[in-house]
Amino acid sequence: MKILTLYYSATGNTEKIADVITKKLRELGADAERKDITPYNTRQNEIDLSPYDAVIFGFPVYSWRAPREAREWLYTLDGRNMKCSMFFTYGGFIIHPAHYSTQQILEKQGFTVVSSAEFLARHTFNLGGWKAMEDRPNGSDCEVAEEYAERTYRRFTGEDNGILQDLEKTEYTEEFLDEIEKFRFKILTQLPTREGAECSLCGICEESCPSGAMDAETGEADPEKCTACLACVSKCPEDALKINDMKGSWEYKLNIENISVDEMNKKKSRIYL
Ligand SMILES: Cc1cc2nc3c(=O)[nH]c(=O)nc-3n(C[C@H](O)[C@H](O)[C@H](O)COP(=O)(O)O)c2cc1C
Repeated sequence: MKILTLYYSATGNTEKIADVITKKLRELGADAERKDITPYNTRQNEIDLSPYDAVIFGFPVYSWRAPREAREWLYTLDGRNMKCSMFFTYGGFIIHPAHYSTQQILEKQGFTVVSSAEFLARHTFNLGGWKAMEDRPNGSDCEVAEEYAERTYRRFTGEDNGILQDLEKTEYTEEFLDEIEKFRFKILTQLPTREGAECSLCGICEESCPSGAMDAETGEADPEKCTACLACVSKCPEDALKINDMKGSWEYKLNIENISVDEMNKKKSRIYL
């Protein structure tokens, strides 16, 4: 059975889980491949899914959903009744709308979604001073990823005939979630900057930018396109790009999400079948 894992990962967490899943699928006897669809250019040409029997999609959660560019790209795919699964990495806050909203898109595109999973992972904004899920994904998260790969594989092969059922339906509309996305960007993050830093103009920031926002020459991101995924900040080999200091918004974020650090740390990665 040929399985393709397509993943989007600006700072490496989702990629780490995609690696564990791919390795496990191969151990189970699948012909498993993975493809990184994070850089802007990888999503400009249509991806031919016809050689594959099933697909797994892996995304980080951005403002309660899959990243905007990833959602837009999903709408370009033709599912042809193919079986698929999805998984998410997230920094410990609200997650359930991500599963629900992505399932809706995948079904609309003609996929049959057989399972889903969520994995705790270091929050991207720790790069700006937050303290969410610093050491995740850890060994137990990776064990859940292996179990997810195994159970999903059984659904792909038909040994288990089930499809995804135990998802919580979100009460949030897509319009409301669009507002959350804009709100987050206005209050928490500014644009990455390399002001005052040495830079050899290697171009990695521009190549790795998922939204085509970054200009390596000027070191500036287009405010209309930048989603503050921080791929440029985390991939810069010279540590020349920085995000604004976000330490001040950490307590504020815990307050608006009505959660304590202890409660966050107790969360576990989980599988939905
Ligand atoms: C713009 C943005 C928005 C985010 N929104 C959320 C969120 O709503 N809830 C959450 O728990 N984590 C959120 N995160 C954290 C990421 O989901 C988490 O760090 C993820 O593992 C990053 O994956 P990656 O390393 O593969 O890019 C957000 C990160 C970014 C950059």
